[in-house]
Amino acid sequence: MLYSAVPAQQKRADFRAALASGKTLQFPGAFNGVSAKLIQDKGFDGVYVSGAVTSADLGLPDIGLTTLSEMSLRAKQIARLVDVPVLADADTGFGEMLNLARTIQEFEDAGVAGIHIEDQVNPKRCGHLDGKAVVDEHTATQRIASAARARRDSNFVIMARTDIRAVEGLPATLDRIRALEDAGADAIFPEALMSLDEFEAVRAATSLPILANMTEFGKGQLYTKQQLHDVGVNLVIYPVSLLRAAMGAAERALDSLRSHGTLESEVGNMQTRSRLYELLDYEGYNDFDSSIFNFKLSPDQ
Ligand SMILES: C[C@](O)(C(=O)O)[C@H](CC(=O)O)C(=O)O
Ligand SMILES: [Mg+2]
Repeated sequence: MLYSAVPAQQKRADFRAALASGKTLQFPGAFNGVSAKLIQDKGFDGVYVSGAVTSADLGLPDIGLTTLSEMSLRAKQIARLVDVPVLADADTGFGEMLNLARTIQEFEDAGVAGIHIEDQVNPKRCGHLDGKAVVDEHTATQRIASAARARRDSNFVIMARTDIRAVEGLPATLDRIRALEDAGADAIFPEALMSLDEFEAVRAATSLPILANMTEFGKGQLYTKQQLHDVGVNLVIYPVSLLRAAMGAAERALDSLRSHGTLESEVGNMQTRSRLYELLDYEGYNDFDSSIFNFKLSPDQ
């Protein structure tokens, strides 16, 4: 009922252990609370909270318009619902070094297991758009060092994302990753790599866990979990996938309603009332108040 009973400290310890396990973890991106519960219900290792999705949720493009308050609130709303670890997108850290320190503590208080901070210049943009620019190595490493210094729970994972591949190429990416590791990063998110060979090169350049971003309609190809495992990837995110799937279904349903004047033909594609109630655990609330779930749903509901 209500929220997860697993303390944030435990989820962080679990996340660390999972990253060190040699497994390839899969974290789909939740686009709201109940989708986070669905991800957990389906047995995934964790949940990702995406800046792109949170921006879209507000009807905004992913170009650095969302604020620390908006992102950390969304992260908290999701982290408290699930027992599995949550990784959140902290963009460029929402300001300069002191802001970044505050960002870390806000996300710690939100109960997430870790965040990633990128080396784009402000204002950042989606990593799969053209025209990105990155900060110099000194600024990039300072961001990570400030983040590591600000955390109060040593298990809180500070992942360094670098966007340098699309700007300066692979050799610069490998240099940047080594510098980010030296600055105290716990894990590396090499954004927009162009092939599995490039993941292998990153694997050879660092001993830290690495993340692969399997975002659709991006710069790179979509690889399977096994392919990514074989090149040494530790964690895969599918950041916007569920939002895209849900919005695709929503478009089809709206088109159908426009042409037929009813949603009758779409009902078979919809999540049922009983499945929604199951995910929201209506029944569990009866322990508190037995009048809440005192109705019966028929099998087709
Ligand atoms: C991972 C990402 O930072 C996000 O906000 O989800 C985006 C995803 C996307 O726009 O597809 C990114 O910059 O890759
Ligand atoms: Mg993002």
